[in-house]
Amino acid sequence: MAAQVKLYDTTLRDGTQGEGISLSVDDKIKIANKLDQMGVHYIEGGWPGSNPKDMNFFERAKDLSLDQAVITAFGMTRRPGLKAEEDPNLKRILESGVEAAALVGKTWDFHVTEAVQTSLEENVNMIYDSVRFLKDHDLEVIFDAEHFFDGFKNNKEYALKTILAAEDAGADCVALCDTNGGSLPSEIAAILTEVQNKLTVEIGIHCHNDGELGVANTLEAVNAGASQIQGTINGYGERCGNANLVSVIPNLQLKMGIECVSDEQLKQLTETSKYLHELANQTPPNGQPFTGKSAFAHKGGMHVSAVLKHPETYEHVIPEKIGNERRVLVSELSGQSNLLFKAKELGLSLDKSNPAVKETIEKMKDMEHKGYQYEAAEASFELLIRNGMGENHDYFRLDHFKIITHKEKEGSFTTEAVVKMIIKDQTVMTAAEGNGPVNALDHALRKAIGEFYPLVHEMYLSDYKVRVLDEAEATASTVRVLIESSDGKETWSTIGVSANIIEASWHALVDSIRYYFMKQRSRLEEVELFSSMPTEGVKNH
Ligand SMILES: CC(=O)SCCNC(=O)CCNC(=O)[C@H](O)C(C)(C)COP(=O)(O)OP(=O)(O)OC[C@H]1O[C@@H](n2cnc3c(N)ncnc32)[C@H](O)[C@@H]1OP(=O)(O)O
Ligand SMILES: CC(=O)C(=O)O
Repeated sequence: MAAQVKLYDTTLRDGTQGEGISLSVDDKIKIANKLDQMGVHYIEGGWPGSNPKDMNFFERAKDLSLDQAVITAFGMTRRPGLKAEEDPNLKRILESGVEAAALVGKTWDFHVTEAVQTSLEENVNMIYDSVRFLKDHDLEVIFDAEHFFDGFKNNKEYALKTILAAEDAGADCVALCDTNGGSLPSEIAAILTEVQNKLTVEIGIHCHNDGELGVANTLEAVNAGASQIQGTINGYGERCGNANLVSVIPNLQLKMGIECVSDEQLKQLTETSKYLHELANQTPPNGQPFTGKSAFAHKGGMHVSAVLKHPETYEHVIPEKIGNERRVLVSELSGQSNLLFKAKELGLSLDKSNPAVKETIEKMKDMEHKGYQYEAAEASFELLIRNGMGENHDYFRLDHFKIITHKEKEGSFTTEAVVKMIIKDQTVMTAAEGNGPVNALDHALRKAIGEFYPLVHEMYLSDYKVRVLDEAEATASTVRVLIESSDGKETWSTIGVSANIIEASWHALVDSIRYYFMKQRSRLEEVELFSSMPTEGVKNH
């Protein structure tokens, strides 16, 4: 097993070969800085011979002041029949001003004759000449042995000849690539072990993820002696992506005892992963190992009960070590432990002996049976616990509402809502128009409440989602409405369920306002002391 490894990140090159991933030069510069802070040793910035954007990146990268990372340019061996010094791709690498370059070359005889359509001998010369050319210009050279594992399986003698040519030409590292990502860990280990006996230079590994084995194959290669680890953040890359460094790094460090970044840098892993998802405009998968939102989210009651006693009962590593956090979800699969954890998180003093615990769990399970999903609506759940504990957050009550939608022939829709509420023992009636029934209802409700509690105007709806729960019922089906609200500083989620989409929305809206008022209750109390009460009777607006 390699005692020490170097991390070689190719997010900015192979990562951008992933479908849907495109990074601006500004993004690439930001990411390079982030990778350096994370402790990556090499940052492959792109392919200077490919496009002006990558060339521009290398121009701007000259002004980066990185702690340790070496900016590396990518390219391929010279074209058949050309001299290395005449090859435009190789010339671009020199022009990029980098100190290190990765050169990809063919090692699978099938690719030489069928893809590049040249002779086996010329390909070996292409490798030798290209590596030599860059070495003569004092660059550190990594030879990316493309399709090495497939080549080795097809024609071992030839595959070895190609990497020996790279070594003879002075390559500093030969990175064996599982380009098609189809190898098994056992094959990687066996082939790498054999290659180790033939090469004296450093061996690297570059695995793709087509068999979902990118990470496993990389770790197996390290076990067999590879010390330069190529991969990408979040596993972005061609087809199914590359070995995900976000998983490789903690596995190396926390499981295999190979320190590749400092403990402090390891703690930046979750943030780095999210940062990359953000810049690459990707939705972070909740289930992403190590750094995903759900990586340490416990749902089953049995799990939560044990985790509260000893987290390692259901956690393979300590989440804080990689900057992630433990979460407990509440759902119909919860036991009392989930509720107690949540209560503690919310600063509520509740223990198992309190009958509210059992009652709230039963109520919650009953509601989930009706279609509620509290793990996605933590604000509604907090109100449920607090109500269970006897707190009263009924700042307002509904008497009734009416909604009228009007459409004339080809004209546009208009919608009006009328709401009658009881607030502080007063009856108030308001009407409002809106862009659809839920919007009109929201406006009318706020108008009524705002008269008594102006702070309702500080909050707004930031997201609204509807999910049909029983599609078979078609238009009569039950729907679940999830609302996200915000006051510009915090966001919170609430839920409503009904066969009527307006009623479901109403419940979610009301919970959202109640939750905000509950959070702002000290301010509400202050206002109550100093404000004059509205007059008796029904107020119309
Ligand atoms: C395994 C990997 O991921 S390697 C990285 C792959 N990444 C990319 O391809 C992204 C960047 N690529 C590009 O911008 C372009 O493909 C370029 C600029 C490199 C080449 O563009 P073009 O000259 O138009 O060629 P095109 O892309 O159509 O085909 C690739 C050519 O490179 C040749 N080639 C492929 N590998 C090698 C190699 N290792 N050494 C020399 N030539 C090679 C092919 O035979 C083909 O030549 P041909 O046109 O004579 O058949
Ligand atoms: C070099 C490279 O990206 C590969 O062989 O997959």
